[in-house]
Amino acid sequence: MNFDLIVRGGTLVTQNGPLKADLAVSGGQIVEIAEEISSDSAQTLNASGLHIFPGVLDAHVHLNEPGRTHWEGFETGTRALAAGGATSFFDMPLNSSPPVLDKATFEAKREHGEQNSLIDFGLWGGLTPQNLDRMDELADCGVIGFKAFMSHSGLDEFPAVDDTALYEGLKTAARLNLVLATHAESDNLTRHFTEQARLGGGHTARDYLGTRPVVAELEAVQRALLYAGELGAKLHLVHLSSGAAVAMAYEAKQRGVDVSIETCPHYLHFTDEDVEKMGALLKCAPPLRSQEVQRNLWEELLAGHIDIVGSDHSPAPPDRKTSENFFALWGGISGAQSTLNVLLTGGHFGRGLPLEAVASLSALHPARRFDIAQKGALEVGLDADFALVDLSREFELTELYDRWKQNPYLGAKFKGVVQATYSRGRKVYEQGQFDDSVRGQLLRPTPKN
Ligand SMILES: NC(=O)N[C@H]1NC(=O)NC1=O
Ligand SMILES: [Zn+2]
Repeated sequence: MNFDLIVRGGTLVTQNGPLKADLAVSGGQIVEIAEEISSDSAQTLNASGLHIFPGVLDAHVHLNEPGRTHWEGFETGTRALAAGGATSFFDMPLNSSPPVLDKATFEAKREHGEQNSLIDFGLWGGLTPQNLDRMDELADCGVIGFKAFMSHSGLDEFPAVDDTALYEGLKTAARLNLVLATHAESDNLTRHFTEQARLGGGHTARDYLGTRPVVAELEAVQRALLYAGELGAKLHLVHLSSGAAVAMAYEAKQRGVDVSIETCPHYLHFTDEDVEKMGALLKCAPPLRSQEVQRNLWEELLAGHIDIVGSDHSPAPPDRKTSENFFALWGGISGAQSTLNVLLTGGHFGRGLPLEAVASLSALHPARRFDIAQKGALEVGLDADFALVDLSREFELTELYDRWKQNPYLGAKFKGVVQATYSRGRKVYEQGQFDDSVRGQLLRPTPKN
């Protein structure tokens, strides 16, 4: 048989564990996996000593193009993703301007993605109290699902859903057989604590952390689970920051609620003490937590109760990250490049997380939850999306490819170097170099029912 490429002598990270095998690519797909594949004609890639991971599918990225490309756009954002081993991602409906709330704004962003994205991408549609009647239209466009905020989003043009909009949105999402993702923090509680802090002259990082306690997350998670259970809707809880919230959602899942659970690398890697030391770089919502809460979060992850780790990459220009008043800073962390690093270093090497779990959290689970049938694993018939990783090497992260230099992972020490990334059989990244002639394509969910 004629192949385009044979990856020879590496260790594949499969769902059944590491497998020493060759992998053959033809027409952008994986066409054979076997102990030894021979062909005189194919280009071969010597992967001996390397692990081959399924390309990361980052389900939670804010690239902000069009309209706020100077915050972060497809070109720079997808370079960072590819350098971190990602071969596809889902872009959030904000912080582009305008946000993706109907067909016209979906098509505008899709055009930008097709022109500027190095890797394949899906687009989330936004849900606010004002566009409930656009959900059918967005579903026809091919959105990955809908994203709603239960508390202030940071941008006035993307208002939070109240109880009725959340309920109606979940009802419509269920009819459309699409997932509704929620940023779950109580608007009432976070507003109340923020107002109290303001009246008391609060302006420090510690003051900010106090306005978004774990109970605000728990209250919103509980409400979203209740509605989703009642309506038989598919709920996706993005960026859960506490072990307690994960435990609450996992318990509901055991009872039959159709819920998927995401956390982010920053909740696993940094704590509230780091926020006090590093400041603006680590402002996010929900905020970073205490060591104890983080320990619980890792326990939930190691127990298999978390489905997905997504970066929630959400950068802003330096002027939005500079202020004496911590409350005035943009909330969002630059992490597109570091998901696999955190899972490998903190998870695999630090806590014994099996490599196949790393692959599930970063690739398989997002692909299956959002019905991207051609992605997520190293299997014959799927897209040839993979990252070559040297697990024996430790390094200090100094080269970052996202839009701005303000990145909390700068200088972090990790184990496991992403050497190269292949998207549909094409090399998009290798050791600091990108192939800018490659462009990604739009991914749409293809439900099986
Ligand atoms: N709008 C936006 O990017 N929000 C994200 N940033 C953050 O810290 N939490 C979010 O939900
Ligand atoms: Zn959020």
